[in-house]
Amino acid sequence: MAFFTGNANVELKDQKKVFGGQQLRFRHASNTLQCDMDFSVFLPPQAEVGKVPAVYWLSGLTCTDENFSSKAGAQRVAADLGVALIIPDTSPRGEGVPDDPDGAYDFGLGAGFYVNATEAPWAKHYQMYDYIVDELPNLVESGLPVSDARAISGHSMGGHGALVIGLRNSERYSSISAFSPIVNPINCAWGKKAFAGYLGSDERKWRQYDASVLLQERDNRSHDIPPILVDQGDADNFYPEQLRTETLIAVNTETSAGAKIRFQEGYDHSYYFIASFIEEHLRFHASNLR
Ligand SMILES: N[C@@H](CCC(=O)N[C@@H](CS)C(=O)NCC(=O)O)C(=O)O
Repeated sequence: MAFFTGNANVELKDQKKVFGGQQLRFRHASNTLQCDMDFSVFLPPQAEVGKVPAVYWLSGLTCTDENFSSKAGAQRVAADLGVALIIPDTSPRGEGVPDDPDGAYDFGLGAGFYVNATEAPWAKHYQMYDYIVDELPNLVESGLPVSDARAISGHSMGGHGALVIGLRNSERYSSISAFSPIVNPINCAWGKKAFAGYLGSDERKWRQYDASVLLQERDNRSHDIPPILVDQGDADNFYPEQLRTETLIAVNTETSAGAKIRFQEGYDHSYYFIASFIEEHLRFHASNLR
C-alpha cells in the first residue's frame, strides 16, 4: 500500500506488520507548528479495501507518539474492529523550539497541553490545539485510507486534550474517552503553570481549555455533546490533586451531561492501566463511530 502519494512533505520512517495491519511512523513538515513532527498510525487490515474510521489518541506528559503504540496493546482490538489509530506527539519538537528554562517535564517539550499559545516565546510553535483539530486530520484523511469518522481519546494531559477538543468540536468527533484525565486544569498545579506560560496571566483565557468549565457551560452551545467515557484508577499518585476528577463528576451530575466516569480499584497512572481498559474504550468508540 502506498501512503501520502505525491506529498513530498511526508516521509515514512517505520513500518511494521502487526495483527494483520500496519504500524506506521511518519515525519512531516507542520505548517501549524512551524517544525518537523513525527506521528504514528495503526492501519487495520480493513484499510486495504476501503477507508476506515479513526480514533485519535493524545498522550500525556513526557510522551511522544511511541508510548501508546508500544505500551497500550491497542492494535489487536483495533484490527478486530477495523479502526485506525492516529497518534500524534505531545508538543512541537526540534531545534529552535523553546523548552522549559529549567528543563521541567511539565512544560515545554513533551508538554504542549493541546492549547494554542499566545505568549512569547511559545506562540510561534506551541499551537497544538489547531494541529490536532485541523492540520493532522486533514493530512491523514488526504493521504491514508482513513475517513472523516473520528473519535478522540487520551491519557492524563492527553485526556484533558481529548475532552477539551471533543467538547469544543462535537461535530467533528462521534465519541470522547479519557484515562486519568486532568479535568480541571485551571485549578491544579500542572494546568496553572502551563496556562500561565502559554496563555498569560489573564485566567479568563484559560477557561476555553478546561473540560469542567466547558461541560458546565455547554447549555450555551448550539449542539449536543458526544458520548463520553472516563476511567480513573484510585491508586493513581496524581489523583486527586492534579487530575481533580471529582470536579468533572460534580459538573456531570449537575448538568445531566451523561458522561460515564468510572473509578477502577487498585490501578495507577501508568500504561498498565491503559492496557487493561483500552479494549473497552475502543469498543465504545467503534459503537459510536458513524
Ligand atoms: N515523569 C513524571 C511523570 C510523567 C508521567 O507519569 N507521564 C505519564 C503521562 S502524565 C506517561 O504516560 N509517561 C510515559 C510512560 O509511562 O510511558 C514524574 O516523574 O512525575
